[in-house]
Amino acid sequence: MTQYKVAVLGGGSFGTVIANLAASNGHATTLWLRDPQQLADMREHHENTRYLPGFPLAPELMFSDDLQATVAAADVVFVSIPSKAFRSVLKAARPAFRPEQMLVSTTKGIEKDSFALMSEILREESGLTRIGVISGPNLAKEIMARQLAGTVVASPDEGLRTAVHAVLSCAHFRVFSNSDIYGVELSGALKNIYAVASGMAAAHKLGENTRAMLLTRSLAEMSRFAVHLGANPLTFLGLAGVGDLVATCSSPLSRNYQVGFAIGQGQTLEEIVEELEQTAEGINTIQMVRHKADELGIRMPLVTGLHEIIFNKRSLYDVVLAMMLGSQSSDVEFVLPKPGEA
Ligand SMILES: NC(=O)C1=CN([C@@H]2O[C@H](COP(=O)(O)OP(=O)(O)OC[C@H]3O[C@@H](n4cnc5c(N)ncnc54)[C@H](O)[C@@H]3O)[C@@H](O)[C@H]2O)C=CC1
Ligand SMILES: O=C(CO)COP(=O)(O)O
Repeated sequence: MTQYKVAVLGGGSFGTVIANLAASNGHATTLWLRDPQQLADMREHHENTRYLPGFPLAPELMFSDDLQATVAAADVVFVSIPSKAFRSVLKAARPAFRPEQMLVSTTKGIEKDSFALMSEILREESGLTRIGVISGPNLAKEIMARQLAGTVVASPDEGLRTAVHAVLSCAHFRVFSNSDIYGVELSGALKNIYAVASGMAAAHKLGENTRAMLLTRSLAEMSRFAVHLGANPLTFLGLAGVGDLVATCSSPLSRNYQVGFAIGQGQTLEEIVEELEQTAEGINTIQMVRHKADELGIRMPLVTGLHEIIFNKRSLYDVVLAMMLGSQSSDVEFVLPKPGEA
């Protein structure tokens, strides 16, 4: 099989997972991180003690804090930087890019203010044409523990899809292919919104009927939005759509679910963001999607409701009541258990 030189930008949970898969598969792989202390720690212990403690990394994996040298040496560059810093890292790397290189985003977010997806930023800032994304139900810790998982590589470039398959696939990680880059990328970003809602529902110990209704209405809402913007509706029935939605909305490992859970327990957003040391893209995405949906006239009751609760301090009870009844009135109340009750 072809051997590739691989660079992974971003030493958080997911960058580490991707770099470890590539190195374990025998591809010469360098993980770039900006923090010199973390770099020294990873070189010494061959482990990401900050984000993924207890998981030894492939002995062949290399680490660097030299962005341009890391990028310049690679055939395939994975970018695993949170959306808020994504563009700045690409700008800093720009002088090192070569026309034949392949760039792949792993980031499930939307740029604040511009509404740009990460593949658009890759294209704009690198000037390259071989662009792709990966997305799917890919909770970092489960992949590090070598539990079975799959992802979707999406790109119009067949050679890039083949390369990503060769770099990442192994006995516990299957790579599927899709040419709908927009749909795959958008579903990864949108499902974070509904993971926040699911975390809130879990904090209130809502039942399985409620959970099923929330998940299916989430899928309907996210696909309605994405199809309006040009995505293929079938993408939402696959691993990157409903697959990632189910995983992220069900797992306390998801940072977006954790944020929703903490909101459901009454913590303020400020407290939560201060405590959570990792990235939860969903909060920014709720703001961006609410704005875009209003602009385009797309009905998104869950996004609107979440926005009202998180940013306008409306109560969960009021928002849910309005969703259940619409303009109808009712004398019958529903039961919203207090967080923490059995
Ligand atoms: N953790 C997971 O299970 C998965 C995460 N993702 C996506 O991958 C992206 C990254 O997520 P994680 O690695 O989990 O986040 P993380 O919060 O664990 O790590 C983010 C990393 O980016 C680095 N970083 C932040 N700003 C930077 C800058 N200006 N320059 C250089 N490095 C910078 C941080 O130091 C940190 O190492 C997110 O958009 C997320 O949606 C996708 C699939 C699964
Ligand atoms: O995207 C993920 C799993 O597929 C991880 O979700 P979080 O960013 O909420 O942790």
